Amino acid sequence: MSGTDSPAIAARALSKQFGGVRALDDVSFEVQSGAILALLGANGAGKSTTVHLLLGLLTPSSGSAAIAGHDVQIELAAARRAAAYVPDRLSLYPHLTGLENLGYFHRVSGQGERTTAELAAILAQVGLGAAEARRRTETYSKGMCQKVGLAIALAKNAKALLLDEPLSGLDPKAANEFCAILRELTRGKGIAVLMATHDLFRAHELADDIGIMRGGRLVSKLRARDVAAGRLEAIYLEQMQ
Ligand SMILES: Nc1ncnc2c1ncn2[C@@H]1O[C@H](COP(=O)(O)OP(=O)(O)OP(=O)(O)O)[C@@H](O)[C@H]1O
Repeated sequence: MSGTDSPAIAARALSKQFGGVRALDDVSFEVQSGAILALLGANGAGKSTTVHLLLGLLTPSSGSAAIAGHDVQIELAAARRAAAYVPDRLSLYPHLTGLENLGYFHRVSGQGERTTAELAAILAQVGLGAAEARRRTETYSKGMCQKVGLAIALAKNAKALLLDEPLSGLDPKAANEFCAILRELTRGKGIAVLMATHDLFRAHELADDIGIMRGGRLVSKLRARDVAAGRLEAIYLEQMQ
């Protein structure tokens, strides 16, 4: 199934068993185009497993995952074309420039040709100007590498962006800048975002919806705007009891 009314990201009764470990247990959610869902939870709660199932890197034990209406098990290539992934630490080629890395990753994504000028314009959109784009990425900060990850998503016209701890290790200014770009990608370009994070403050500030996971289950779903500033931590800690 695919269609314009399908959610950009969907998990339906998704479960994953690793031997005796129930890493994910009957998790369901949807993220519509232009929306951001932040997944919170302690270490081992199942956030990365959720992301990996949505990317088709793992096979569900039961349930299904879909990107832009494409079931990840049935239409893996189409689902992957519509998705982009920014992990905690993006592996770029250190001896290549930001522009060359973007060119390389765009080519291997198989999503059509882009001129150097187009790629440079995409890097500028994520805050990497002409001089930075022409520097080798071995000289980049972590925040700059993460921006290249967003540029890769933009270049391929991703419908869904999956991020696993993208803010870890970023200083507050870099995290703030990264979140501002993410907001622009969602509101301005209609990309749906699923972000696994431990950063409650940014989750509340950035996301439309917040999911709290514990022991592989999605134990709470909240509308960020319904949660008063400063209350999220208390709600989170209650769920961890
Ligand atoms: N490949 C695997 N083999 C066996 N167990 C796994 C595997 N991957 C994850 N697990 C287990 O599944 C559970 C969920 O792990 P997951 O990495 O999804 O949690 P997480 O919420 O992303 O944690 P963190 O915040 O530390 O990244 C944990 O108990 C973990 O040990």
